[in-house]
Amino acid sequence: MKDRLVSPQISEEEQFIETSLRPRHLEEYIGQEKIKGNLSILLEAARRRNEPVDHVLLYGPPGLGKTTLCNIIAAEMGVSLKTTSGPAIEHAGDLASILTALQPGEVLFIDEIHRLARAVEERLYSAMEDFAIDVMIGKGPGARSLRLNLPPFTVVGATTRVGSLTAPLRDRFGAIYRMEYYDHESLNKIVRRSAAILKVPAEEEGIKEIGSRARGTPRIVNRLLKRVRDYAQVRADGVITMDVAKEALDALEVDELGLDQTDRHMLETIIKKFNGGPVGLDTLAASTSEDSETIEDVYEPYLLQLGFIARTPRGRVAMKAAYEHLKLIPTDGEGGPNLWTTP
Ligand SMILES: Nc1ncnc2c1ncn2[C@@H]1O[C@H](COP(=O)(O)OP(=O)(O)OP(=O)(O)O)[C@@H](O)[C@H]1O
Repeated sequence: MKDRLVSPQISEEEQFIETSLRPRHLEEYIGQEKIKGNLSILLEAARRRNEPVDHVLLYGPPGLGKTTLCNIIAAEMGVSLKTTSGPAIEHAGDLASILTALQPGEVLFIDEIHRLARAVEERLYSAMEDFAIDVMIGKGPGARSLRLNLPPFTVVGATTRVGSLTAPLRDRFGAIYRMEYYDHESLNKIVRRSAAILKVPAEEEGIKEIGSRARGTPRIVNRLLKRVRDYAQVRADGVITMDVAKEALDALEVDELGLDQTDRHMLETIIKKFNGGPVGLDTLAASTSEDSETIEDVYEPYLLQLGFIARTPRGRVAMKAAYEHLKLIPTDGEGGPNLWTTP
């Protein structure tokens, strides 16, 4: 999983590169036009009232730019940013120390906010709503609760699973934005921008080839660019042309829709082992040796978006488009084990 192009995990080296490629201001942020439009109004209104921005929840698959957008919110408001994540705040006391250390107007970014412990989440409600937190002083029968006022601040929450958020937590966010996969035009712009920053010579056709195989995801587009750059330097004269990009991406087994071996394996498993489905998530996970959470959060959203699979109450089903892409022909057999043939 770690080496996969879709992997949400990033190495230290990659983190360094990601930081250098990260847009700093809203106008540099490519795509997500609807969110940008709404967000710029939210920011402008807060600036005019001289108040912190309302709490913002960003949701969508990994690598679409949630962290980047959060950094931009802080930068546009001219305030600093503190970053944490749901699983990192283990106890209510941890939350209290984070919140009481916040400066007025500061942005607190909580990644994976759906993984907050229940007790922590409940404390967060009053902090977000009333800018106050109750802390327990002492232990045992003498323990008492003390209400601490907090300076106004902004929580930006990010999640891949908005459905796992409790309603009270969701309701505390004034703005909820759903991140969309990027279209080819936006991805091409990101490749062009990243190639310029990394000083990689790239021809327009080569840029488009990379953009079209990045499964709508900026993090993946940047990863592909780096891999193609290596290939161009070792196997060609360093320039990313269409041929170089094609050869490099073929060598990585990333197909023209951006699917890699694991995606294809998953689709083939549904089709060949389970007659096209429905197959339950856990069974699919066991049959492909993948983790079910990873399938659900990382691989599946793109396959759903392509219309390659569908979720039904009884499990995942492969759709006609998937058969066509894999060059398998669904047959209307008599319910036998092979409901597919190769042309
Ligand atoms: N709109 C954009 N324009 C240009 N580059 C972008 C954009 N969005 C993201 N990127 C690039 O993609 C990389 C990944 O983005 P980011 O870390 O913000 O994703 P994320 O959604 O927070 O991912 P995760 O949920 O896995 O933390 C960043 O380094 C940044 O360079």
